[in-house]
Amino acid sequence: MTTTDLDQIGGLIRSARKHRGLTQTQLAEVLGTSQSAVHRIEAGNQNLSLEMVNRIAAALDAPLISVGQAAPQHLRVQGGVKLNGSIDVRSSKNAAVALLCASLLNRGRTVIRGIARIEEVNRILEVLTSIGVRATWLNGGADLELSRPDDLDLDGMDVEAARRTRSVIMFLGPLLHSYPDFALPYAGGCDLGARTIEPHLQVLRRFGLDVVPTEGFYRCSVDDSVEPTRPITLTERGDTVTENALLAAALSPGVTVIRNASPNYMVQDLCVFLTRLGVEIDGIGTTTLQVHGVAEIDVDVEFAPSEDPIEAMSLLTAAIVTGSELTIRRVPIEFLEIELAVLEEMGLEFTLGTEYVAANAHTRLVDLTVKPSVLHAPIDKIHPMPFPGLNIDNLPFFAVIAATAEGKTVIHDWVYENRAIYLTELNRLGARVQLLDPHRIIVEGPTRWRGTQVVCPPALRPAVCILLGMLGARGESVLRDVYVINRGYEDLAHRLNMLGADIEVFRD
Ligand SMILES: CC(=O)N[C@H]1[C@@H](OP(=O)(O)OP(=O)(O)OC[C@H]2O[C@@H](n3ccc(=O)[nH]c3=O)[C@H](O)[C@@H]2O)O[C@H](CO)[C@@H](O)[C@@H]1O
Ligand SMILES: C=C(OP(=O)(O)O)C(=O)O
Repeated sequence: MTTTDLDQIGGLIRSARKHRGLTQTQLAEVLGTSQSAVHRIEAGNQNLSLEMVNRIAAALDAPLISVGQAAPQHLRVQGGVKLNGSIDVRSSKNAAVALLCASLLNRGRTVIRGIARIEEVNRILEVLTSIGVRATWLNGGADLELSRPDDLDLDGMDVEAARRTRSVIMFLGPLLHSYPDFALPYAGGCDLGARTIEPHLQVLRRFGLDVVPTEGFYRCSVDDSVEPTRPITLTERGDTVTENALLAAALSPGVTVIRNASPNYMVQDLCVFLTRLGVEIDGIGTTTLQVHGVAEIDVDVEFAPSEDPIEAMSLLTAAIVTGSELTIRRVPIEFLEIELAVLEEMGLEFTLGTEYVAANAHTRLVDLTVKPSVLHAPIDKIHPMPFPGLNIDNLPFFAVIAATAEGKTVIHDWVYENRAIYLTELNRLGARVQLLDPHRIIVEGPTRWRGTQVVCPPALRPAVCILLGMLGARGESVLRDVYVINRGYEDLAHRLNMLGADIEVFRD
């Protein structure tokens, strides 16, 4: 094993041990070794046999490495159990993927502190390392160091990994400054129906990028004499399209004005990161961004992306569906205000602590305590809007919440073609969700949740909603093939178990 492998495995062992709530000494006892040996293993300073890795994996009940394709992971939930205590919100998937792509702009060393350890990050990392980026886990796997070579090996790209994530389209912005011709595989990700990349191409055309879709690949060519000469107005206020525009503008000397920009959380994180790279940006958090591009970025930078509002919403829903009092710490409140206002109207009782600042020195955080409450359906339909509106990724959780509330709630997802449809799977757990059309559901509550077996739908948030329904259902449920959940949540089952849930992770 290489030093990097040892370092990575050490990091995985450390985080799995912490998630089990074990000290190094306790783990050492189970393994029949010393605390100092566990310390060396976690620091990546100890050679490990496969036999030892397997023993540690068994002791921690965590698959640490897998050879070949790992068998699908499933969850067995004993539901109807109240949760209690407090839990920290982890950093977001969506900022993580933007920052990973943004690291390509930097010739210096990029350290991303506290990056979410999720499958989506793993896929982008596989793509980055396949093209020559050096990635090293630091501090027991908590932080990630990236450094790119001068020349990327684009032909060596791990196409299979690239196709499993949509975020790879954010390579376009960084790459167009270095390569006159390149190819990128078609973007994948959750199956939420057709998701256009046309707005990305409209923006990047202004930087000289021409894209021809061919069999499975976007063939890209760049005319480097083309720079935006007037403000760029996005036709959609999308998150990743705004990020692609920022990534292209960062290395485009002069001022690029982006109008109808998304001011959403991941975009704000990316903006703050770019300013740390020396790219001045006016208007962060607004819909007009002015980017003062630079000719070259060569900075050793450290950055900690902020906490995930969607994870905060998921945990809040876990408290509601189990009727529990739960404190959710480190909630990025700017991105949950409308959700909380709607929930307050539905009768949710909660308290908010004093605000403090996230490690990115920008995002406002609070600790939120959710109290057991009797909820009723809201009078008006619930629908998402680009930020500052109710977040589209938080909308599915309202189906679970509406199912616990008295009365009928209309939920209107105008954004995605398929996502509302998957929410009808909640009916298998006893909910009454009726599909009015592909974009609208009506949910009638309250629900007597009952345990059952469900295969995860191919969409992250609906899959988590089903898991949350299972937490509320008395008896045993099984959720099969949870890759899609692991795509966006770090060790969710074990973290819920720390709050008193009873979820077993297993493979066939
Ligand atoms: C990695 C990442 O950050 N992913 C997020 C990002 O994806 P991403 O930015 O890729 O989202 P898309 O560009 O696919 O937009 C989502 C859908 O909304 C539509 N649309 C969007 C904006 C708009 O003003 N009008 C409009 O119609 C798009 O056509 C598309 O159908 O934003 C989505 C919408 O917030 C979130 O669900 C994703 O979690
Ligand atoms: C739709 C989502 O993400 P992605 O853009 O990664 O598919 C999501 O996070 O729910």
